[in-house]
Amino acid sequence: MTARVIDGTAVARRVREEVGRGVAALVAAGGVAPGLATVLIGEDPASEVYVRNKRRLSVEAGMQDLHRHLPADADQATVAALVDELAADPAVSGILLQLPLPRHLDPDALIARIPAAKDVDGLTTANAGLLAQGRPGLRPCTPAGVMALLDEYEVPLSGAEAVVVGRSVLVGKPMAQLLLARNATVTVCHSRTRDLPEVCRRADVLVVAAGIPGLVGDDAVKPGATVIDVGIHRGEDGLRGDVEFDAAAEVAGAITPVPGGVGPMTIAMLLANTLTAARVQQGIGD
Ligand SMILES: Nc1nc(=O)c2c([nH]1)NC[C@@H]1CN(c3ccc(C(=O)N[C@@H](CCC(=O)O)C(=O)O)cc3)C=[N+]21
Repeated sequence: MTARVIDGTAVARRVREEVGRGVAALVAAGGVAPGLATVLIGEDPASEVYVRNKRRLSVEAGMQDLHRHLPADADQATVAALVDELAADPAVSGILLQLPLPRHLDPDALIARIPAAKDVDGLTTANAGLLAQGRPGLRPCTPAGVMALLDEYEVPLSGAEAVVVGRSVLVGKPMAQLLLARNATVTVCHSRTRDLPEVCRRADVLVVAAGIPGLVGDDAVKPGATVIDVGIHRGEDGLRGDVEFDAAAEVAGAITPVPGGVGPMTIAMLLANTLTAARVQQGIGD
């Protein structure tokens, strides 16, 4: 292997430690420890693991764990009432509605009830609009985590060719906007893109968030490129991403592994957003 392996686990730990110091400083300045309300509906095993990790790491950073759980058959009005209760509760700095929701629930209508100031996932229309306009706001955690990794590894962005594979509201679209804000030349690819490997080979920075295991192979990587794999898939032989890691690592200059790449950064940025939200709500520091 020739590529440098980007250590998301280590960077995430440093970010969480910094958040922990920020929490302590907020409390020392007369503020209240940030409260994170993770909301889990039902018993999806993967979601349970993610939520458990978010809760554990928020407590480690000195935050209050204000987790709420509703049964899988909770109806739209019940979940809406819970979101409204958390929205009104001053102890709640951030609300994270774990996705995906059971199929009978409408996620957009529920996300719309989260006040922008408590939207630590950066998913509300207000925060998406602020990002699109290049104004300050809470940013979606996964793309924010990718930007933190690129900065930590000093990957040049200004004038660079960046290709984003995937156009989801959660990752692809905000990812493209964050790269654009840093003056990259951004191309967004998706399922209808003609000759995907050819477009990807233009990239100095290739971010793959398509949700298709092994979609991107070495034929899609320019020699020396930085490859960021946002995919996460549970197979018989463990976790894998959207990128054929072994093959791509022979061509790339730097690459994120799965696990240990973007995933831990998502949680670290959630904690950073929760601290930011608490500071703004309490009017203490920045
Ligand atoms: N409202 C909402 N916000 C989210 O941010 C959100 C969500 N819903 N639903 C599901 C996805 C997925 N997600 C991950 C978080 C951490 C890891 C993570 O820590 N991954 C570890 C491995 C963990 C493991 O072993 O499963 C790693 O890649 O090294 C992965 C994925 C957040 N999501």
